[in-house]
Amino acid sequence: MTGAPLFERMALIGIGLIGSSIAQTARQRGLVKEIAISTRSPATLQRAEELELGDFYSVDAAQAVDGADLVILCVPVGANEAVAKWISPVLKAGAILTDVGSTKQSVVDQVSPHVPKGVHFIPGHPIAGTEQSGPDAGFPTLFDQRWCILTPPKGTDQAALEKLSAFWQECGSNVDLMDPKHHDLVLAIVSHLPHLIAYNIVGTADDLETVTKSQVIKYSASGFRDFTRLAASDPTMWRDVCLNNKEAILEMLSRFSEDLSAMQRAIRWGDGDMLFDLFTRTRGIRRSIIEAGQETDEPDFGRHAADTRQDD
Ligand SMILES: NC(=O)C1=CN([C@@H]2O[C@H](COP(=O)(O)OP(=O)(O)OC[C@H]3O[C@@H](n4cnc5c(N)ncnc54)[C@H](O)[C@@H]3O)[C@@H](O)[C@H]2O)C=CC1
Ligand SMILES: O=C(O)C(=O)Cc1ccc(O)cc1
Repeated sequence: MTGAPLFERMALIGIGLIGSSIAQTARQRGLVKEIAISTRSPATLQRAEELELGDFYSVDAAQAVDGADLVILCVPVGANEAVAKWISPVLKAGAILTDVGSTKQSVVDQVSPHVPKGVHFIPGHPIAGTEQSGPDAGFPTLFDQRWCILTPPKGTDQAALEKLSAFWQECGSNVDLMDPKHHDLVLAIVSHLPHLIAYNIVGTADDLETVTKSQVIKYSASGFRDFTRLAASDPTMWRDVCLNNKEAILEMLSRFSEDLSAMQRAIRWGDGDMLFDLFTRTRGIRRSIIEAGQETDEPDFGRHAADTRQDD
């Protein structure tokens, strides 16, 4: 970005993979003048300071938010309501309040009641991430050529929406607007269900009595390895996603179970045509994703291999 910064003071509440990536991107591209960081755990805050992610650090979210014209909640979705309550008294009139949570209707329900008049609340979700967590996991190109979905409530101030969209575009993302419920349905199938399937298949492999753990590790083919990457994702974050997108996830899980039963029946009765037709149809989806430029056909052998997980 060559012009003036879009915001004077950006406050990031939560400084894990996403908060850290936003801080690094905004700093490198000159999107904000000052970055204030708050997170619950003093050890994580100290690490953020060591990494020089911001200009101001506090475990008190209200102190970080004071005077900010852009506030981004980067905490697990189950923590949004408590944080919103905490910062509500110091949110400045005219400020933009947004989030990055993987679920959206729950954020609307839990945060909106605490947003003071004159503050522009526009929920958001960058569709970009990895299985890593903590401030060390962040990197400044995470949002390049990705989508960021914003779910502006009815009557959202157009100038605020344009400013937040410009911020995400400068972070490298394409911005789409969506209704929060629809967002939750779409993400349930393209993101939440794949993670649950991964947690389940890796759990099943771990529970087997006749195949040892060392055999699972030794002979894991790349398909199983891909599942282990997803199943290594942050437990707090994914617990919160499950609890906060319950309806859509249960709907997708029940459709998934029905389809799995049909596949089970086809295998039992030797219905090769059914299996062949299904596998042909699904191969087409992969081709469409590659044609849309969202994926390469190259195998991804652990692009983010270093485990930088950080507990707090
Ligand atoms: N990990 C991913 O790939 C993606 C995650 N998201 C969403 O972004 C949000 C953050 O995820 P990550 O950065 O991956 O998580 P993370 O686990 O790396 O970081 C979470 C941060 O929130 C802080 N935190 C937790 N509870 C808090 C509380 N009550 N008050 C203040 N700080 C608190 C933690 O100390 C940590 O700094 C989540 O809502 C997640 O759904 C969105 C897109 C991708
Ligand atoms: O690591 C992966 O493959 C992901 O799918 C990352 C991810 C996780 C959660 C989101 O809400 C968005 C992206």
